Amino acid sequence: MAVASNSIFSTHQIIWKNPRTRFGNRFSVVSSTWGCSNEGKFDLGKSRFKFRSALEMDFEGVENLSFAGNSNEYLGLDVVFEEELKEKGFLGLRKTKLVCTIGPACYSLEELEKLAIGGMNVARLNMCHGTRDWHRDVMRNIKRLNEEKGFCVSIMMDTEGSQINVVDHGEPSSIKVEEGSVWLFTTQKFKGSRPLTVKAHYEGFSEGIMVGDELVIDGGMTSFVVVEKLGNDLRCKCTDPGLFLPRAKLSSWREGKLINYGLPTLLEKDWADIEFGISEGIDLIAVSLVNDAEAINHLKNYLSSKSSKPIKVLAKIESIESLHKLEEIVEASDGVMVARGDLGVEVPLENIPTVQEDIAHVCRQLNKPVIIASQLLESMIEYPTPTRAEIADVSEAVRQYADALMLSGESAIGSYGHKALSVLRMVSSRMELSSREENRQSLLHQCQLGTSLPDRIAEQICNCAVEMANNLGVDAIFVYTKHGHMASLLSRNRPNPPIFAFTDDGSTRMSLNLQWGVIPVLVNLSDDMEDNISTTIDLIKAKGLLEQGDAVLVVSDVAPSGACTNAFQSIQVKTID
Ligand SMILES: Nc1ncnc2c1ncn2[C@@H]1O[C@H](COP(=O)(O)OP(=O)(O)OP(=O)(O)O)[C@@H](O)[C@H]1O
Ligand SMILES: CC(=O)C(=O)O
Repeated sequence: MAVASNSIFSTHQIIWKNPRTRFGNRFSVVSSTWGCSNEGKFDLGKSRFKFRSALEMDFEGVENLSFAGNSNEYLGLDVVFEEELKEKGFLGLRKTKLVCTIGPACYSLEELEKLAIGGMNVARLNMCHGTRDWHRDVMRNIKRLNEEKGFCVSIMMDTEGSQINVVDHGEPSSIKVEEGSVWLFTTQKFKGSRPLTVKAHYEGFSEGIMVGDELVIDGGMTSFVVVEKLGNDLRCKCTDPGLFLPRAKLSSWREGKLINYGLPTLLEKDWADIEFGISEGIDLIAVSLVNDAEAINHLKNYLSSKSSKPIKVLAKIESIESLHKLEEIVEASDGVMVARGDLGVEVPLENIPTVQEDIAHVCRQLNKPVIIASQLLESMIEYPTPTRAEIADVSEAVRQYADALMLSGESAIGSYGHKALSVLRMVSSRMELSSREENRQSLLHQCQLGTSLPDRIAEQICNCAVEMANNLGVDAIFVYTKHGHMASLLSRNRPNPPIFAFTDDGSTRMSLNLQWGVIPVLVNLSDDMEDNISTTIDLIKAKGLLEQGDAVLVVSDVAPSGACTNAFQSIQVKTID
């Protein structure tokens, strides 16, 4: 038995250990790729942004790791987490999760594997693009990699929605729009492009629009005034010259107020896509153009009757209307995506940072994971290094304790998707370290969530467990969970050590992939909690991840048979011998 001492609500033999000492110079891998010395000070003499070598250095051992365990001692631990833990130690482990949009640049098995090795936790498939056959192949390839290579990459489908605001001039690149030039916005379907003509994707795009209304492209790239209505089409004059990008987003305004179309969130095509997603075993659905909680509740009810496995539903916040109903939407959903691309079409750009912070705050208060999406490293679609401003933006999202960061075009169509992922990985690690040193999580104020006594007990146990874990400097937190609730309550407190969430439910494992600082691990759990604790400690120790003298804080809410559930919620501290 690996466990020597065992104390319930005690501080028995806990010794603070510095991972930089314990793991020697391995810990410095995080900072050395950024030109930092072991002490974390900037060494300006060294070259920065060595992304390729960082990728190779960090994960060169992944190929040699194996996933299989025997039936009695099964341990479903993601090989990438395992390698990262070996390299960087418990405290050095990246806590912020990474989402990659899959597109033409990265859909092959080989490219997907590179992204998985690079730290992709969730693959996003945007149903606006590609055919179902294309998406099926990608989904199956991801599942194959998970099964055969021991990765744990969740699959998130992003619904298309009405595409009400998408317009396209048909050229492959941007077009200049001159002041005073007159353009036709049309629903006619034709191949390629016509001079001064823009195709609207949504047939009813001009409904309710009147002469004199303003059309704004991509939140201000260029603007027009409607000068004539021609059936469904609009003739418009440019009032603010600029650029027209392919697949631009349009918003319509009257006297400074946004014109709302009031369309349903999920259309026929979305329901068919969702059906397809269920049949392919997706883990998460990100719902576009959510305007109220009703759409989320409706989908969740539908999924619970149609899908044999639980699928988590995330609301994309991308309209002014969704901001007005933010709390009810967050409450109804299993998580949120701050879809800054579309949000920036309706919300003035200077407001985006505070809106993002507010959404992240509400999500943490209500204990829902939040993804920060769009344009994080936009310049890397074309260039091999990010701009300084992009690094500052990513760092700010990490400082706000976002659960996950998302790549869009950077991975889907960019030439440097893997480097972009590597940048997210390194910036996250760097900023998390600095937040820990500042002890910023002490600034997090959590509201009480539960109303029932059992819920309040679970919440209090998790709050206290994290405080203990931080004060004692334990190496890891272990939690045993069926549906992931206790793991998410622990994550909400943003503890210093990583949270190993042991579950025997495959869907819980995949959904926990989005939660900050949680390493989901699939194991066989029994009714005997002491047995679960000692078995999992032995399994983690056998992987070489725990060693003599390490301390683990154990939180459990799995009841032994016959016991009242609450009677068995506990915090224990174990030291390893
Ligand atoms: N499956 C795909 N097939 C082809 N191109 C894709 C695919 N997925 C993404 N892309 C490309 O990558 C770019 C970025 O993708 P992303 O889905 O993030 O943005 P988007 O099209 O603006 O949609 P949304 O507004 O829903 O984010 C798209 O503009 C598109 O060109
Ligand atoms: C991701 C997305 O849909 C957006 O930013 O608009």
